[in-house]
Amino acid sequence: MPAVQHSPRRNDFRYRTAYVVQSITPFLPVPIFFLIRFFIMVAEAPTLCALGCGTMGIAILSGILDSLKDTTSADGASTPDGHKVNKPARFLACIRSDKSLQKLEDLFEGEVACMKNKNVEAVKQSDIILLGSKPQMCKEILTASGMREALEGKLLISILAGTTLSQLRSWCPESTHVVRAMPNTPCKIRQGMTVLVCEEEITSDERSLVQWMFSQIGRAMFLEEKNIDAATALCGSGPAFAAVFMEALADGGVMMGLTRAAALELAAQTCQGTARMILDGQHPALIKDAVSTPGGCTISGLLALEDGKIRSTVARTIQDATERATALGKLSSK
Ligand SMILES: NC(=O)C1=CN([C@@H]2O[C@H](COP(=O)(O)OP(=O)(O)OC[C@H]3O[C@@H](n4cnc5c(N)ncnc54)[C@H](OP(=O)(O)O)[C@@H]3O)[C@@H](O)[C@H]2O)C=CC1
Ligand SMILES: O=C(O)[C@@H]1CCC=N1
Repeated sequence: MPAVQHSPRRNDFRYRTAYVVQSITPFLPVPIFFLIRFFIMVAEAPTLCALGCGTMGIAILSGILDSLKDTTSADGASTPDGHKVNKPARFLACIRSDKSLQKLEDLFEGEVACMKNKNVEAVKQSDIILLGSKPQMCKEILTASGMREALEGKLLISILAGTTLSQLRSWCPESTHVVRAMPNTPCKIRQGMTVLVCEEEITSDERSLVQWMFSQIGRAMFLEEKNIDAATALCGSGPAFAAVFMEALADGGVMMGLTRAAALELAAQTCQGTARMILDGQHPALIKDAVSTPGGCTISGLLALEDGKIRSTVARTIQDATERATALGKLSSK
């Protein structure tokens, strides 16, 4: 069955043909039976459209395409808790400039159909819409002529900072189901972190599908909408904050005579290793204590960090970015 089970696209030619063929397959020779099963699988697989495909659209599509080619993953068609999903098999990307069109065509080499200024046409052809424009553009995109009809019965996944479910709902027909996702750029290398917020109307198939999509390209966590601006600051913006920290570590190494390349590798791998220990369940304070030999160099360095108010600076960074994420939602209604 298609992932978006209530989709009116089930009345499309593709679906009607698949239904007729499915009815006659039990009476056919075995090889033809399997050929037809394959045809049905392809016909029923949903189409995913990145409506606004810049930095994040590219990161998500690249990660998903890589995951579909990954033969090492245990079961590529299930969520981590074992729900089967109907994986997308066709991909579209919408942009509005020639420069971006050229960039996407060079990058995806035919794996994604790239469409310039054809948003309505692309949405009509799709089942899952990944909205990836700037928040300020989304009202214009969703309320464009013909878009309401094109969105009927589709699943809309918005990655926009600040733009709320109720704003998105007000620009979509009732039959469109809406999810907010807050991913980050490491999705491109399948090491992302995505927070998901679903409308109450979401079906369990749709929930499984979004969980599958973002689990293919990193970790996915469901939260309530009241938490998404903080998640935007922490995981959406987080790669920028982490990169600045690692760059500063490397600057220190360079100051003390390391080459830039060596210093950056030491900084990044040290942060990656520490992050993995924390994800494995170790408390950061215990990791810090274990490294700090009494009278040693670590505690000496830690005191210098505390002199620079590292903790309140970092925590206030998240507070500041969260407040800005909330403000971005107000811009999207203008
Ligand atoms: N960057 C990040 O790390 C993260 C960003 N986000 C959110 O993701 C969204 C996108 O961010 P990001 O990828 O950085 O932004 P980009 O500017 O890189 O991408 C936006 C894309 O939208 C396209 N676009 C703009 N207007 C239209 C239109 N009318 N029709 C079709 N396409 C259009 C642009 O096309 P063109 O280039 O042709 O103008 C561009 O490809 C934002 O809402 C942001 O809040 C969320 C998490 C992380
Ligand atoms: O800076 C921004 O607004 C977007 C949202 C999270 C990351 N980038």
